[in-house]
Amino acid sequence: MVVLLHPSPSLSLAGPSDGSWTIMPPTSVDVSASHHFDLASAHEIPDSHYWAPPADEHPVSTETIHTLPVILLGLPDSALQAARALESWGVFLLANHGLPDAVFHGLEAQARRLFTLPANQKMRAARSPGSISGYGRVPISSFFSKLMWSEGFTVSGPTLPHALELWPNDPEPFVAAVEEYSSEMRRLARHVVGLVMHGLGIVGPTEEMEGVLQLNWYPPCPEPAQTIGMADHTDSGLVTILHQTSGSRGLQLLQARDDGPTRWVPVQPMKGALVVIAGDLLHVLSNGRLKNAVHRVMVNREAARLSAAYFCGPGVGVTVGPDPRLVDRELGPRFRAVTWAEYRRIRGELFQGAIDSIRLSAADADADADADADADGGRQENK
Ligand SMILES: C=C1C[C@]23C[C@@]1(O)CC[C@H]2[C@@]12CCC[C@@](C)(C(=O)O1)[C@H]2[C@@H]3C(=O)O
Ligand SMILES: O=C(O)CCC(=O)C(=O)O
Ligand SMILES: [Fe+2]
Repeated sequence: MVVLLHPSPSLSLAGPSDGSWTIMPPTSVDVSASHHFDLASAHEIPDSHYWAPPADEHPVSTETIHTLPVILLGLPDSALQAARALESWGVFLLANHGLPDAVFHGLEAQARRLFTLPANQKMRAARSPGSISGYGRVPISSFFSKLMWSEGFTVSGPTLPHALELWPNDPEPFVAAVEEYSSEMRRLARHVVGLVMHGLGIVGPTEEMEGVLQLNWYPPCPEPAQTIGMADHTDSGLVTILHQTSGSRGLQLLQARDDGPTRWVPVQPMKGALVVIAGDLLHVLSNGRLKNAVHRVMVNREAARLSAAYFCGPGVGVTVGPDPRLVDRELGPRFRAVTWAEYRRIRGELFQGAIDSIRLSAADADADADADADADGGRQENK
């Protein structure tokens, strides 16, 4: 049985009566639109953004030392260490990645330029319903009865059309920064997926991969304990490579432990390091061996948080299922294969329940294992 770090939230039809962290079925809430309420100038938390702590809130670890594994690219044992880190944490810090500071500074400057525009100007690039790219709330917002203390901008495909909506006379600096950053991330993400697969003793990726860039902005908040920047979730793809700008605290990882209660572990920004987060499809590919990390973002009174998340998944039309070399012959595969687009569609309906919906029952797995054994038997007879 696959152990998830976090229970899948059950969908609730109940509306928010007490401001608790209700997870709703997908609603017709238009996630493309930014709320008209201007977070940056707020003096108090409006009811729309008020999140009462859940009754079963986990404690936040107060350990100040870096508890998370740090992987240095280029060492002889980086692959093994990376796979081990994802097995136990679902996250690691990636150092020695070789990307020049200028790539990050260029993106940061343009992201700040975007998020500090007047609301009506940002709304010109609002994500339209059904599309991936554009400005607005994060897509998972539609599952919650309350709004999050953040705004985002997603880039998938060409950047120029959106840049022209934002700055009709000066789109170029934004396009250049986003495209340079995305191309570096595309290369790095492929390298990281290959490294982790190598650490698991398998080869890959052999297929095309696809990436989506998400810029996240969390304005300072007058009452940080009464709201949330981004609610607990897993990412859907293979890996997310996250850059948290310096001083941007707030990211937390849910850690289940044998020797104590489940807790939230702050992921402190480390100079020169990126955060690698294993997503649902890497959990599937590894047949449940690597953790799909549950994480969230808290906000603070003092400073805005800016982050850039590069989501990397299989290319269009490429399916991901458990790698046969990681499947126990007796137990069989734990998940059915899906494309990223199909899986995102399922998540759009079931949110965190999506992973369970592609889990194979013991009977399915038996049938699958029998089919594999037949195929294998055939191969052996041919030897
Ligand atoms: C490719 C994608 C990953 C993402 C959904 C999206 O279509 C574009 C935005 C991504 C994002 C960013 C914030 C958290 C997240 C869970 C969400 O709601 O939108 C991720 C999605 C994901 O990992 O599926
Ligand atoms: O802002 C962050 O650090 C995390 C954002 C995140 O989890 C996401 O974009 O999926
Ligand atoms: Fe995330």
